[in-house]
Amino acid sequence: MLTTYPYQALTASDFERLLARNTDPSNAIQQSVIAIIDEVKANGDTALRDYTEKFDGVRLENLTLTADEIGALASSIGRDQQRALEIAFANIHRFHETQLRKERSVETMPGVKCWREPRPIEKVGLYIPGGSAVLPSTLLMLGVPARIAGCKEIVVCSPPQANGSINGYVAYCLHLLRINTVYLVGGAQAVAAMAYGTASVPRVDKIFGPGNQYVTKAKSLVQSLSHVSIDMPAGPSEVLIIADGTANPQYIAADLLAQAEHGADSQAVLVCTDQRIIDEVQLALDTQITALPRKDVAAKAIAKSYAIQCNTLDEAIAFSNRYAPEHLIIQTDDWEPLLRKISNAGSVFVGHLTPESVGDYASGTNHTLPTSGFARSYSGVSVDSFLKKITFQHITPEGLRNIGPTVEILAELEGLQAHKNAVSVRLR
Ligand SMILES: NC(=O)c1ccc[n+]([C@@H]2O[C@H](COP(=O)([O-])OP(=O)(O)OC[C@H]3O[C@@H](n4cnc5c(N)ncnc54)[C@H](O)[C@@H]3O)[C@@H](O)[C@H]2O)c1
Ligand SMILES: N[C@H](CO)Cc1c[nH]c[nH+]1
Ligand SMILES: [Zn+2]
Repeated sequence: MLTTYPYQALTASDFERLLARNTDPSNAIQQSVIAIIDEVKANGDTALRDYTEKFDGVRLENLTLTADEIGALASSIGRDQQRALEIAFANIHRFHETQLRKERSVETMPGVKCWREPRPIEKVGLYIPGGSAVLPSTLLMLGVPARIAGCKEIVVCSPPQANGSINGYVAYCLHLLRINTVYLVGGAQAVAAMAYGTASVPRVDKIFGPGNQYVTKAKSLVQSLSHVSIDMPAGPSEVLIIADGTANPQYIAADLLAQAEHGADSQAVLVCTDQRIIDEVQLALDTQITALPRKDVAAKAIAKSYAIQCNTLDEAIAFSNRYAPEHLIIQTDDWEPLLRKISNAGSVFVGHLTPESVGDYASGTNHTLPTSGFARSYSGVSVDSFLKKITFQHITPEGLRNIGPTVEILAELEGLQAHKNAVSVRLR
């Protein structure tokens, strides 16, 4: 059951409470993640084996799978599943390859030429969640743009299943991506291993991928403690649905539950201008949830979720922009005029026939997206996430005559004589 709040009656403290998610107020998650990072730094593979036994319930001697083992697992899956993964791979590839655009060089003054060239990040680490559900789709979402960018070394970490291996679907995605090793490590320990390196797991330059609160906290900590960078905070899934009287309550309930089933810490928010629709969504949720294998998880997430009743769609957009959802779904007949008003969202799904699950798997857009309000400042994963853009410049004699005197004055006003001299010696 979603608690309903009238938008007009929301106070500043209501906003603060409703906009917050996964805050770790007692710092319990941070404390345990710091301990895990320290342990992995100190004891490497031994710590990885111990944590894998503790959290994933399996004692591993070898933390990797060989190319032959991956190949055997990949060929064990059904043809329909292979084809579905191939279609997802192709669509993600098609959408992402358009992001590799060459920029033009600019002559900012005659003889002063500037340009930018992309270079792949050499060593990247991809975290593929596998705690409550194994997500082969995430491997495609990270591996495809990494391949398009041209990253030389792609390290994949994912928690092992109870049998000490990965599932065949993840193996098939590794095969599609031409990646022939996987490290059987999950959680904060996997993030620490990729940040610092162990005997088995190579250290990388940038860590990508979603995960639970432990994984997300570990990513932000290693970013500040080591030389590794991260894609973004991509934590527990969330969705915000904007709807009016034209929406179908069954579709709304299905979309709310699709994100709720990810985990008890997911959030699913409905912002609607029509109280009748909210009431019908509540009934649809009650019916649909009973048929879900993961109904217990979904029920916990729904219990922490809510509905906002607005008078206008402008109010709904205003709330959504403050919430900055990972996923925004707009279920209204007349959605087009609303698009330009959206300022904060990870990925947007418009119209009645656009479930968020299409973006999770196969439409082509990336499903690794900022959560917990970070859509205010971060974009989802793209080919750009795997590239650095290096700037270049070249000055001709004419260019030096044009720009030199300006630089001399600016260097002088900052009191940096050597900067000025570097120009002056060339102008003499
Ligand atoms: N934002 C996005 O783009 C996006 C995309 C896909 C999935 N997700 C989210 O990713 C998350 C996946 O979570 P998950 O748990 O299923 O898998 P996960 O792989 O992120 O986490 C599993 C690991 O968590 C660690 N762990 C579990 N309990 C722990 C504890 N008490 N202390 C320390 N470590 C512990 C274990 O090492 C375990 O291997 C979900 O919340 C899902 O919503 C987000
Ligand atoms: N909804 C998740 C992103 O928050 C992505 C995902 C993977 N599989 C299913 N869904
Ligand atoms: Zn999902």
